[in-house]
Amino acid sequence: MRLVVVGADGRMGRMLIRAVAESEGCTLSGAIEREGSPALGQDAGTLAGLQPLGVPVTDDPLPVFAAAEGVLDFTTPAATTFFAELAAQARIVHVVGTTGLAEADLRKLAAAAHHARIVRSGNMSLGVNVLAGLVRRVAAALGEEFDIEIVEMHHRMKVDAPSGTALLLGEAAAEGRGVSLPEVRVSTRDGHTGARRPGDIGFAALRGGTVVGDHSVTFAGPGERITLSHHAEDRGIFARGAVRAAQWAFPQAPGLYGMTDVLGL
Ligand SMILES: NC(=O)C1=CN([C@@H]2O[C@H](COP(=O)(O)OP(=O)(O)OC[C@H]3O[C@@H](n4cnc5c(N)ncnc54)[C@H](OP(=O)(O)O)[C@@H]3O)[C@@H](O)[C@H]2O)C=CC1
Ligand SMILES: O=C(O)C1=N[C@H](C(=O)O)C[C@H](O)C1
Repeated sequence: MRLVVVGADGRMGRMLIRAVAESEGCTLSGAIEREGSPALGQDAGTLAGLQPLGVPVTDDPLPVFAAAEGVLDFTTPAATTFFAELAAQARIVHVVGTTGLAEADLRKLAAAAHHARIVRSGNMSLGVNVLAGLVRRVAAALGEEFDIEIVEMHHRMKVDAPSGTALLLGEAAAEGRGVSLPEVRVSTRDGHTGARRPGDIGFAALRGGTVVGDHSVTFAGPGERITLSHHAEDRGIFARGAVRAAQWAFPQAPGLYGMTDVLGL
């Protein structure tokens, strides 16, 4: 499968280039960065710490998308909605790892999915998607006397909060409880907040250092507590998940899919 990496010089972009180069049946057919990026013109392999791959980084996605079968996109919400339109026009697979998307961005992706095969997930790792299934089951089993709190920690450069993974886990908990997350979500607490409202799902975000991604979901009940956790140690888990998602989506019909579809969970 011929794959393009957009945001090629990012933390995930470089990891994705390596994952494509190491995946059987895949070749890197293009690498895109934003206009003015110092990575423009460099070889994508060299950028990712590999031998040269003969793929120069460019800021012109049109010819690159036209020659590709899929695009791996871990960039920014503005870039992702732009690339979604181009991927739909080129009728290629679009794997979206970008987090922090607003409702309006999600509507644009849903529109693009009329023509494109899009796989979007706040976390492309096997471990987190298995964890989400466990969270759903525990939330369904325990009921409202167990308060749900989700804590995440990421590196100091992360720009969105709560993380996409925390929201994915919150959605799983809400689904298990049969409620809608926006109605019970509490993402900020400061000052005299009053007592916790029964049924709320709380989020706390820590930022610092080089943490790849830590998440825990605590169910705090009367006299006992359960905590389910995931610790990402290497961004390769997300990149390999993204390549797997592209390969899975290739023979599918246009639509918007998630990692649970890809992994058959
Ligand atoms: N779903 C998942 O499994 C995971 C999701 N993520 C998410 O992926 C996203 C990226 O994370 P990360 O790699 O750490 O961030 P980085 O900031 O390191 O990488 C983003 C890259 O995209 C580039 N970029 C921005 N705008 C454009 C554009 N218009 N065209 C081409 N390239 C562009 C940036 O360039 P420049 O810096 O020069 O602006 C940068 O190189 C985040 O939303 C993060 O939360 C991360 C890990 C796993
Ligand atoms: O920005 C990151 O680094 C990560 N972002 C994703 C998220 O928002 O959950 C996935 C992972 O935790 C790393």
